[in-house]
Amino acid sequence: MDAATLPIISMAQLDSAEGLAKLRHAASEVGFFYLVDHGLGSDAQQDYLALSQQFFQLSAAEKQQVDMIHSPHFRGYNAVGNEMTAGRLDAREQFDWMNEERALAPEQLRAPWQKLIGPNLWPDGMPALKPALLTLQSKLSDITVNVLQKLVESLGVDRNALDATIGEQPYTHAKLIRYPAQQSTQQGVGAHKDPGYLTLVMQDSQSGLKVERGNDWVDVEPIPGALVVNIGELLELASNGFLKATNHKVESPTQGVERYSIAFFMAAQLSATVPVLSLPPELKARATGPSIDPNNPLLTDVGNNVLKGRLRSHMHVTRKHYCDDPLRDLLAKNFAYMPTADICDECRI
Ligand SMILES: NC(=[NH2+])NCCC[C@H](N)C(=O)O
Ligand SMILES: O=C(O)CCC(=O)C(=O)O
Ligand SMILES: [Fe+2]
Repeated sequence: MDAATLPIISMAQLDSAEGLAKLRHAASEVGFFYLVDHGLGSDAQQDYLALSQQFFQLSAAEKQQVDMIHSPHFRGYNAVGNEMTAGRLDAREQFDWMNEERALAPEQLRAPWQKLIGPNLWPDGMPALKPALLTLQSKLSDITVNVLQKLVESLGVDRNALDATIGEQPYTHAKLIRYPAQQSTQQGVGAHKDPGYLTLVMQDSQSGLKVERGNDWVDVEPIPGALVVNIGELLELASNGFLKATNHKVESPTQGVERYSIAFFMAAQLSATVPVLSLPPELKARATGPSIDPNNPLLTDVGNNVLKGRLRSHMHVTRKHYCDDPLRDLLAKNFAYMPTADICDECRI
């Protein structure tokens, strides 16, 4: 399948019934589409990708200063070898940032997911990074909230039906990502679903992103200026399975080529519980429930669904900052599928 066969949705056409029908089709049949006319121009995207390249060119010491191991909030830099997906190591380095917040004091913590709240780490060696990325985060957040509302409207539901779960500020998480060239095809990032409501991906000109359709993996070829949008687990839950969070993965580039992308994940507030939308009867009949995967339970409590992804991805951070009784209880209750014996040798979590 080539690029033209993944749907292309124009933000400018979402005021019409045809536009909304096209959006609903893309989101329910494919779960992945290109978004154009979204307001973040190609030049601006090139500038952000260039900034990302500049970050990855910092010295190892400058990147270590913001290494994620220092952050109980899963923010900062991970060198290649510090992320797992589907139980295997990914070949990518990345810089993660989320909402800029203050951490709760230890005595205020009521649940392990509250440790996700906290400040980002910013590199001293590149002062321009923080303001640029916080601006990008706010622009992408506006685009994503807009798409979410249009998507909800396209399901025949009040477009504001999920607004209360988002609150003043949605929970947002973003990554600068670099996939270095490998000798042969490797797992850049393994097959997975994204835990939030919606994801936007900005890609450079290298292919590598693939989406599962039936028994095939379809290439999400870069289209200049287009953002890739995909459905996350919280929308699968909210639509009772009418929308599917589609599995996707990235294959590493080979032969001296590298690939850069920026991924932006938007979820509801971590304290929210995702409701099931009241779909009109014709859609309700096609909503046969969210997928059931014992290796990846979908949780309506947003904090735990987001935390699930973080704990399994960056086990060195989990071991250092989460190895305690509250986590042990949570693992036993919700995350029984995790390879828990691997997390901590000392306390046998
Ligand atoms: N925040 C993300 N969406 N990360 C996607 C990568 C997959 C991640 N390593 C996982 O196991 O879930
Ligand atoms: O790098 C990409 O194109 C996609 C990355 C991705 O799927 C993720 O980080 O969740
Ligand atoms: Fe993803």
